Amino acid sequence: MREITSVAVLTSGGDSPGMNAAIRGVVRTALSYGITVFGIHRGFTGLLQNDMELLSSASVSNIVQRGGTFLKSARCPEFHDPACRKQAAKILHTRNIEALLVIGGDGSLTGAHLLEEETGIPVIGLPGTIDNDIFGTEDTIGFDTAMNTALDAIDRIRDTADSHERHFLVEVMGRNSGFLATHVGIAAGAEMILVPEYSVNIAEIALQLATSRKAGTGSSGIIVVAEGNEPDLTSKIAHELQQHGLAPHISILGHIQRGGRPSGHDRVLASCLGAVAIEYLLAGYSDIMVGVSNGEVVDIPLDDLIRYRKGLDPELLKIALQLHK
Ligand SMILES: Nc1ncnc2c1ncn2[C@@H]1O[C@H](COP(=O)(O)OP(=O)(O)OP(=O)(O)O)[C@@H](O)[C@H]1O
Ligand SMILES: O=P(O)(O)OC[C@H]1O[C@](O)(CO)[C@@H](O)[C@@H]1O
Ligand SMILES: [Mg+2]
Repeated sequence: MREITSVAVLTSGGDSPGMNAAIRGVVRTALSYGITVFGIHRGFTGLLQNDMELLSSASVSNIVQRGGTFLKSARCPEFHDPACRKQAAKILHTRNIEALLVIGGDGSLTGAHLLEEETGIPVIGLPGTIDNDIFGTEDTIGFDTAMNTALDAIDRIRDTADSHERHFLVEVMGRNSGFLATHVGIAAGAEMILVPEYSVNIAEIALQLATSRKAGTGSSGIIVVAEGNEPDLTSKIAHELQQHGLAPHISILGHIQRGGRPSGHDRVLASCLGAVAIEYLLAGYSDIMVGVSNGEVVDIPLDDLIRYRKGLDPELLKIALQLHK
């Protein structure tokens, strides 16, 4: 068993529901082994500013049910610079912090890996993102909640779309990945799902929608669109559909998908991964992420996570499109 007396934890990248439960899992497990825990504010930004607090068991009371992250989160462009990562390691050494736990998305875990690789500070990652786009884990903290938040909104949109016989383009989050859009689309019974991983022919989509409208089988419909990387993508799609005689309304769900009380699923996932992260650290592991594969907790080398991209299952999209017919 590895001897560790002091660790730090931070949340980074976009916040996700369940991050608080993960911090709680880390803190309470570490304290049970007599390990001191520092909570770093605002992700890598706070680390570079030496901005942290000592956490007690009481510090994480009454947070398991809260969305967001009480440690705050940030995107920190400076952390791309190796000199800044060296500075971060110096700050951790000065405080006698022997390991760092990073809760965040693929970007945050890339930063964590580079920190260990370049400075030798042991790091353990926890997958915290609503995007569910991290290689090696089938689930991420916050994905389930975000999916259900989006679904709640789409079910409401469906009622009014149906009453007024309208088509709606509903934009969900996912700049580079369509996991959220695909799952939300299936669960909402969407007529179409558009994701960044696959390009589509808008003329074909318009024809399909117009044909089913004429046939009396689709006077209204929901098209789920992942936001993608292109500015105003959904407006552009709406404009193209207009050229083909449709008049879709747009609803952009935006940041409501990132907030709110974590679902029971996300609370359990986050609590378990928080606890397991400390267990793995004490067992001598580092430069890994704790994740889930086939329903079991697994460790994934951070190197693999950076090297490989998690692919969207084309079968899932196929099923989605078959089911709405
Ligand atoms: N290649 C990298 N090298 C060093 N640090 C990185 C790298 N990529 C990301 N980071 C650090 O992680 C932070 C968060 O990354 P990013 O904005 O990609 O979000 P994320 O962790 O993937 O979460 P999400 O996608 O859910 O918002 C960045 O602002 C930066 O500080
Ligand atoms: O709130 P920000 O920084 O604009 O980030 C938005 C991005 O973050 C995510 O919500 C993931 O955290 C993506 O789905 C989205 O593209
Ligand atoms: Mg990311």
